Amino acid sequence: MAGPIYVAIDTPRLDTAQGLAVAVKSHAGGLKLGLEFFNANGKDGVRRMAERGLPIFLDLKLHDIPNTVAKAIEALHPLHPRILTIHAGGGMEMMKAARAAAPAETKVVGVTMLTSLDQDDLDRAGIKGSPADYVNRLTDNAREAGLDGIVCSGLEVAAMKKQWNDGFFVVPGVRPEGSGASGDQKRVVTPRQALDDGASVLVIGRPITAAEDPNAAVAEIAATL
Ligand SMILES: O=C(O)c1cc(=O)[nH]c(=O)n1[C@@H]1O[C@H](COP(=O)(O)O)[C@@H](O)[C@H]1O
Repeated sequence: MAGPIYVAIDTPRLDTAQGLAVAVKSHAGGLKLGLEFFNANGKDGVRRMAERGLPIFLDLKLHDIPNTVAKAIEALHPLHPRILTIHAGGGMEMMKAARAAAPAETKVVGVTMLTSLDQDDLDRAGIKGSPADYVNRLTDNAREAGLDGIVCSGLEVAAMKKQWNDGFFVVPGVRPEGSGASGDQKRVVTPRQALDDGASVLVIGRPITAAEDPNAAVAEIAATL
C-alpha cells in the first residue's frame, strides 16, 4: 500500500536494510536511504534496495559549490531516485544547478533547518530570527530556484504549505504520541499532526527500525493517519 511514510533505513548493513524493507513493505510508501547506508553500500546497494519495489528517496544532503553539486547529481542518474536532498543553504545558484542536473522525474528538495537544531543553534551560528523565520527564508529561496519542495520540521510545515500550496513537503523529526524521548531530534511533532499540517511525505526512522517488530510499528503509525 502506498502511503506517506518513507522509512529511514539508517544502517550500514545491506542485509539488515533488506530485512527492514521486507518488514515494512505493506505500510510504507517508500524507503529513505541516507549517508550511512550510501557510504557503506554505494550505488549497488541502492540498486539492491530498489529491487524491493518501493520508491527510493536518496538523502545525500548535497551541499557544495554549484558545479560540484551538479556533477554529483549527474553521477547518480542511473539510480533514478524518486526524491533527492540538497541543502537549501547552499545558495540560489547551487539550487538552480541541482534542479537542472537532476532527471525530471526526481523531486529535488532543499533541506532548510535540520530538525536536530533549535533556536540556540541558530543564535550560536549568528543567524538572526526564529527557526520559523529561517525556514521561511530558505523556503522562499528554494521555490525561487525552482526546486520541487523542501525538508522542514512539522512545526513549520503548515505555514510553508500555506504560501506554497503545490510545494512538496518532506517532514522528518516525527515521533508517535507517547514514544518518549526524541533523542537527537529537537523540533518534533506526531505523524498525524505533520500530515494534517501539509506534509507530503513523513520520514520516520528509529521509531520503526529500532522497534522489536518494525512491521507492527509501521502498521501502528499508519493506523493513526
Ligand atoms: O533530510 C532528512 O531526511 C532529514 C532532515 C532533517 O532535518 N532531519 C532528519 O532527521 N532527517 C533524516 O530523517 C531521519 C530521521 O530519523 P529518526 O530520527 O530515526 O526518525 C534520519 O535519516 C535523518 O537523516
